[in-house]
Amino acid sequence: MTSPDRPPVVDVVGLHVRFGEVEAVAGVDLQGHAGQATALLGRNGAGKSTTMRVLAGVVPPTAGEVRVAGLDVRRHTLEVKRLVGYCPDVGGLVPRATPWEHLQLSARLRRLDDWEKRGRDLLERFELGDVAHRITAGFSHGMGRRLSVVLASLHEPQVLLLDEPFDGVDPIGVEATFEIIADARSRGACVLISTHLRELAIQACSTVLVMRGGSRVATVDAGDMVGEDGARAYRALLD
Ligand SMILES: Nc1ncnc2c1ncn2[C@@H]1O[C@H](COP(=O)(O)OP(=O)(O)OP(=O)(O)O)[C@@H](O)[C@H]1O
Repeated sequence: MTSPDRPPVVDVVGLHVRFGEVEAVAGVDLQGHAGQATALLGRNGAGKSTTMRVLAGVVPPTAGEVRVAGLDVRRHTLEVKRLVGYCPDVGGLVPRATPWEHLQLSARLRRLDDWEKRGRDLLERFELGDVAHRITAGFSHGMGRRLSVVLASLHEPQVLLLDEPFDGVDPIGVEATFEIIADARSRGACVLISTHLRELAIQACSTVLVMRGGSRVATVDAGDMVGEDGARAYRALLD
């Protein structure tokens, strides 16, 4: 359901992000369309998470134009935060709150009615139903990742941003995440996934954007990254 004729849902032109002396993102262009999933790949420190944080309205761009669903992230930061579904690479969970309380908070922030059935279904899909009322402080890393994906997708966002969603997640959680991505694409959402797991990225995505040193070094079809040839092609882009 990719619609290249329509304006991109995510439109990033010349993005720079600087933290003091560090230029985390150094001129990235990126377009994401409705129904399309794009993987961000690259070595540690390449700028993937920073790019995702800008799209989520969490980190302001230092320079460049960033539009999410037509909204300028600088001017409409709060609207962008409400609109996107964002699974951060780390953090984001309140240790003393239960999964159900996290869902309640997310629903309240977005003024959702009628979210409870979907919330329960999502927890069941990610096998978190039994711990729905247990505080997250004692959760394993993978349980926290799965809950973060549930929270990102509760409101069926137009833009779904998943940063390392598969990290430490078991096969059932990976399958559930694939389903979330497929559902999002079929209802016309734009999905971006940052990961180190190339094989999973190419199963879930149609396009791969490879970053190095804060810049985009290539945008390729996911099919070109498959198998040993794909691994070699990817490896060649990293140095
Ligand atoms: N808040 C911050 N303050 C200072 N430097 C930062 C901050 N956030 C990111 N950086 C730096 O920006 C660069 C890009 O980091 P980023 O987390 O975006 O990379 P990444 O590609 O997601 O890496 P990884 O794969 O390890 O998660 C790194 O050099 C990092 O140290």
